[in-house]
Amino acid sequence: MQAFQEAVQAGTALPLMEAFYTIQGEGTHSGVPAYFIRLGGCDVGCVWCDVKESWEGAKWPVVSVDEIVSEASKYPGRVAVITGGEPLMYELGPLTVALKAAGFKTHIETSGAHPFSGDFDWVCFSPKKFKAPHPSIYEQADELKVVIYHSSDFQFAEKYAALVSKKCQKLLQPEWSKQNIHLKSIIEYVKSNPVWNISLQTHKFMDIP
Ligand SMILES: C[S@@+](CC[C@H](N)C(=O)[O-])C[C@H]1O[C@@H](n2cnc3c(N)ncnc32)[C@H](O)[C@@H]1O
Ligand SMILES: Nc1nc2[nH]cc(C(=O)O)c2c(=O)[nH]1
Ligand code: SF4
Ligand SMILES: [Mg+2]
Repeated sequence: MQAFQEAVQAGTALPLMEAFYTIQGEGTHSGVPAYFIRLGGCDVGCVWCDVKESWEGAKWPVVSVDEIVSEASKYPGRVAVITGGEPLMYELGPLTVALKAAGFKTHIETSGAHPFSGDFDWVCFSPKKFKAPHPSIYEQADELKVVIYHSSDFQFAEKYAALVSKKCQKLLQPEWSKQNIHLKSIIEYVKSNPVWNISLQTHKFMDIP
C-alpha cells in the first residue's frame, strides 16, 4: 500500500480508470485518432460532468507508467490524450516523458484546478465554476474550451480568454444535455465574436467512446 502511494506521488504509477483508442471528438484536434488515458479522481464536482464515475480516485487500479505506455504502443496512432477525472491531481512528468520517448505527441484535457505538471504538446484548458483554476495553467493553455450550460457562461468564458495567451485557441462547447437550448446562442455569439470557435462533442454523435 505504502509503495503504491509513493509511486503515485512520484507519478511512476497512476490510478487508471480506462484507456482506449478512439477519435478525438472535441476541440482543435477533433477527428484525430488518439489513445485516451483516463486517470481516476476528481475534486471539481461539475454538476453536468459526463464521467462522474471517475471522481473517486481510490476506486481505480494503480497502473505503472511502463504498463500504460506499453498498452498505448499497441495501436498505430501516436497522439495520447491524458484525461480523467482531473489528471492534474497527479504528477504527470514520468507519464508524459515515457509517452514522448515512445514517439507520442502528448495532449491533456484539464480543468486546470491543480498545479501544472508534465511535458505536453497540447494543453486543452476547460475552466470550471465549481473550483477555480490554479494560475500555473494560463501560460500552458493552447486551447481554452468553455462548456456552455447557462447563459452566464459566455461572460465566464471571456474572463478566462483575458487570462490565457493571445495564441490560445478559444472554443465554446455546448453542455451535452443543454445543446438544444444553447446551440443557437452559441452560433450567434461566435458569428459576432469570431475569436471564438465552436467545439461539439462529435464522438457522441458518432456513438464511439
Ligand atoms: C470529462 S472532462 C475530463 C478532463 C478535466 N477534468 C476537464 O474537465 O477538463 C473532459 C472534457 O469534457 C468536458 N465535458 C464534461 N462533461 C461535459 C458535458 N456534459 N457536456 C459537454 N462537455 C463536457 C469537460 O469540460 C472537458 O473539456
Ligand atoms: N472521443 C472522445 N473524445 C474526447 N475528447 C475529450 C474527451 C474526454 O473525456 O476528455 C473525450 C472522450 O471521452 N472521447
Ligand atoms: S473537472 Fe472534468 S472530470 Fe471533474 S467534474 Fe468537471 S468535467 Fe468532470
Ligand atoms: Mg469525454
